[in-house]
Amino acid sequence: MAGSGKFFVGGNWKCNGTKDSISKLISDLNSAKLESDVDVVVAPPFLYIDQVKSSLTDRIEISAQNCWTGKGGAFTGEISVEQLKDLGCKWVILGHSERRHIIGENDEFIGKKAAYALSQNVGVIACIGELLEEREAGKTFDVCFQQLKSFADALPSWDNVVIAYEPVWAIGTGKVATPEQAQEVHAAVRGWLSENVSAEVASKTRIIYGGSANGNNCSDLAKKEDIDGFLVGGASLKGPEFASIVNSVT
Ligand SMILES: O=C(COP(=O)(O)O)NO
Repeated sequence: MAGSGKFFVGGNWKCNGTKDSISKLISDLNSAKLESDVDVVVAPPFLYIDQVKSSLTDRIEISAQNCWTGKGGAFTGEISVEQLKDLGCKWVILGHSERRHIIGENDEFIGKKAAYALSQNVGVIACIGELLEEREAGKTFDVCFQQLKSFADALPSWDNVVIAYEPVWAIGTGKVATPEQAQEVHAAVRGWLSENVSAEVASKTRIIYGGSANGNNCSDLAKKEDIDGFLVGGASLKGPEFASIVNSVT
């Protein structure tokens, strides 16, 4: 289980890729030189996890982009944590804003998934973040703290949990948060953990940034004290750029 590195960078491929494009991406990732103190994870679409796992370097772990809330069975269309483990997944992204605001998942449903994944020793990349109108209304902390609380209420432990702060208004828009904007929320998240969970959890939990992170802006973001890595969307589909983001965090 990844979790020993001080930093964490994930590549969220979302609903992108074909067998051929993924084969090229894997080849680029396999030839990349990656800093040792960074835990690196990629999250392919479900259909390509086996292809990726069977040909990607062991230096990079595999995450799912979603999972069912419990054991498998009569749940048409769902994919269980056990099945993801069977394919070598060590992580799962949960609470992503696209599943909250497009698919309609709520805090309780996301929390159930997170609790079950952790109970099966699969790490959770727990996503939080506000909408533009929530930020403009001064509600960024309220929204993020509520999402954090719903994870905290559900989780059996904070071991193997990475928090991804992804302001929704920055995802896929090219409008990356400034380092100061991101640091402000990351510090508030760490403060919330310290006050509501424990000082130890606040200190050891990696808090990573997502939302139009790329090879040009990652270094300035990574310099901030409470930014421990990235959850990268579009730029993770380009192997060399994703590698440069990984190497920017140390
Ligand atoms: O959703 C994201 C970020 O996507 P982009 O980097 O494309 O903004 N990460 O999970």
